[in-house]
Formats: sequence, C-alpha cells, structure tokens
Amino acid sequence: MIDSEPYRERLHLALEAAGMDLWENDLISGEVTHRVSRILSDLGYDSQESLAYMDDLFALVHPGDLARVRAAIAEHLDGRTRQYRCEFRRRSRDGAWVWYANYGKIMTLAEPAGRRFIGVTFNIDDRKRREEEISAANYKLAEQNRELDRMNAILQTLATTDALTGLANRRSLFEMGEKECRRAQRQTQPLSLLIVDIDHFKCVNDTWGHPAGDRVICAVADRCRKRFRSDIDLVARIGGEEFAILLPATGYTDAWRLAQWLCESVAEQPISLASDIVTSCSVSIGVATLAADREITPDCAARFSQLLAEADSAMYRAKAAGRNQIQGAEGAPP
Ligand SMILES: Nc1nc2c(ncn2[C@@H]2O[C@H](COP(=O)(O)OP(=O)(O)OP(=O)(O)O)[C@@H](O)[C@H]2O)c(=O)[nH]1
Repeated sequence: MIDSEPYRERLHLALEAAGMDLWENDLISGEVTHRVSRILSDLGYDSQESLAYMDDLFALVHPGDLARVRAAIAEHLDGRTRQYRCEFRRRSRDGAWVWYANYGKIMTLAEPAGRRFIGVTFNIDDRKRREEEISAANYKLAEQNRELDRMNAILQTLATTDALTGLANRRSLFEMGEKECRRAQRQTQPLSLLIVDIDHFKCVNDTWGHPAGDRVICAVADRCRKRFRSDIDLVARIGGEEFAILLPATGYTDAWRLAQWLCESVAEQPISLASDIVTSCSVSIGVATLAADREITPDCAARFSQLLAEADSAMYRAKAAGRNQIQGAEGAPP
C-alpha cells in the first residue's frame, strides 16, 4: 500500500506557500465535500459555521458577481471551458467585500458529471483594488481630456470669432485667405474679395451712443451673412465698422454683382435702435479679384495681403466718390 502522507504534506505546503485554499464540491448533490478553512477564517467565520452546501457559499458571494460565478461553473460543466476560472467578491463576517479568484476542474466526467468538482481559491483583493484605482484614474484622465478638448474648442472659437457679431475675425480671414489663394491657384479658379465699410458710422455713435452703434454693426453683419454661401464664402469683421467677404471660385463680375446686392440691401434695411428709433445706413464696398489665369506665386500669404490692399484701396475710392457705392480694382464691369 502506498503511503500518501508525504504527498499530502507536500501539497499542503505548496498550497500554503502560494496562499491558496483547496475546496471540493459535489455538483450533483450540491454538497461541500471539502471546505476551505483558511479563507473562511480570514473572512472572520469560525469552523462551526454551517457551510455544508454550495448554496451556503453562494450566499457569501456578492450579488453582482453571483451570476458570473454560476455561469463559469455551467460553462465548465458543459465542456465549453477546460478549466473553471472566476473572480468574485466574498462577504466577510463584518460585512466588507473581499476579492477572490477560484480555479477549478471537474474530475469526474463520467455520467453524472460533476460529482467531484475540485479547485483552489486565493485572495486577489490587493490586485483588484489596484486595478480599480487604475481604472478610476483612467476614467478621471479621460474626463479631463474631454474637458480639455471642450476648452480647446472654446479657445479656438474665441481665437477665430468676432465677439460682437459672431462672424470670423481678422485672424481667420488671413488664414482662410492664404488657404483659398493656394486652392484657387491649384484649381485654376478666380478668388474675389469684398471690403465693406459702414458710411459715416461715427455719426451713429455720436448721435445714438455706442450701444446703438453696435446694433448697426450687427444689422450690417446680418445682411452680409444673408446672401453669402455659408460653407464656401467667409464673412469676417476685420475692424470697427469694416467687413471682408472672401468669395472662392468667384470672378470679378460676379463679385461686383454680389457687392451691388449688398450695397442696395443694406441701404434699404431699416435698423431699429429703440422702440421709437429706427435708422438706416449705407456701405461703401471695394472689390478685387485674383484672376484664374494669373501668374503663379508660391507666397500665398503675400498674394492675399496684396488682394486685401487692392480691395481696401478700391473701398477708399468708393468713400471718396461719395459713399454708398462700389469701386473695383478693375473698374465697373460691362
Ligand atoms: N459702436 C461701435 N463703434 C465702433 C466700434 N469700433 C469702432 N467704432 C467707431 O467707429 C467709428 C469709425 O469712424 P471713422 O473711421 O471716422 O469712419 P466713419 O465715421 O464711418 O466715416 P467713413 O468711414 O469715412 O464713412 C469711430 O468712431 C470708432 O470709435 C465698435 O465696435 N462699436
């Protein structure tokens, strides 16, 4: 007869060194045939505790983990997993939840399977707590990144938008202008620019006050927005009462017609400053165009600045010629 005592001793030592406890259950009768001792005492239960059935052990499992434990056993019993593995929380006598891992195997595969279900269990609470801390830290980090993205989007809007009118600002105009210049060159298309300045605007401020002046600026901004293609053209406020409208793929004659519409539309628009005060204003507009067949230049920023200067000086000619009118770098089209 073989003496099994040395083997038992070695197994006992190995399990103890690994911090593991051995268990054995009968899945058919539901009985616990070898119950864990160390872990139960770690959790504060004494050896008198009635834990004779698996259901008694399940009663100690966290309600949120129980379905997972049962499913892992069922999968192994069905032969879908080679080993039963599960991580779950057990309740200690004082009510705290402690994480454990269970590894096991059904040793009797002959029908009815599950008579001997043997495994080990060991404490993984420290690891789980660290994982929870890391996942909480990652969640916080992701949240902070989302907030950072939101703030960056706000900053980007502030950096590129005029606060009073919500139109693009001067900086956006230069960025877009250079980009559109490059694109116009690449696609051999014209690019036009209108500079729009409110006439005698100082009088509005002097007569009705600064807030009324702001209202007039906003009314002209609305007119500028109205007719222009929101996803193609760029309408910007580039000075106190000065606007620029960038018109990609638009030749000189079409740009002039749009300027004409804008000039008439602003002059016809009544602007309400108070319940009993309605006023109106006019604008002077300068038009300039980069022709589709012009000479190619690598410095698109400089080329756009030149276009802006041409449109600006045309606008000043419109002022000098009496205001409420259009002047262009190439004169009035036929
Ligand atoms: N209400 C208001 N006024 C502004 C703003 N920015 C600039 N201004 C005023 O706009 C006026 C511009 O006046 P001017 O440059 O002399 O031109 P103007 O009176 O429009 O005359 P012309 O351009 O020659 O027709 C100045 O009085 C500025 O103080 C603003 O954001 N709001």
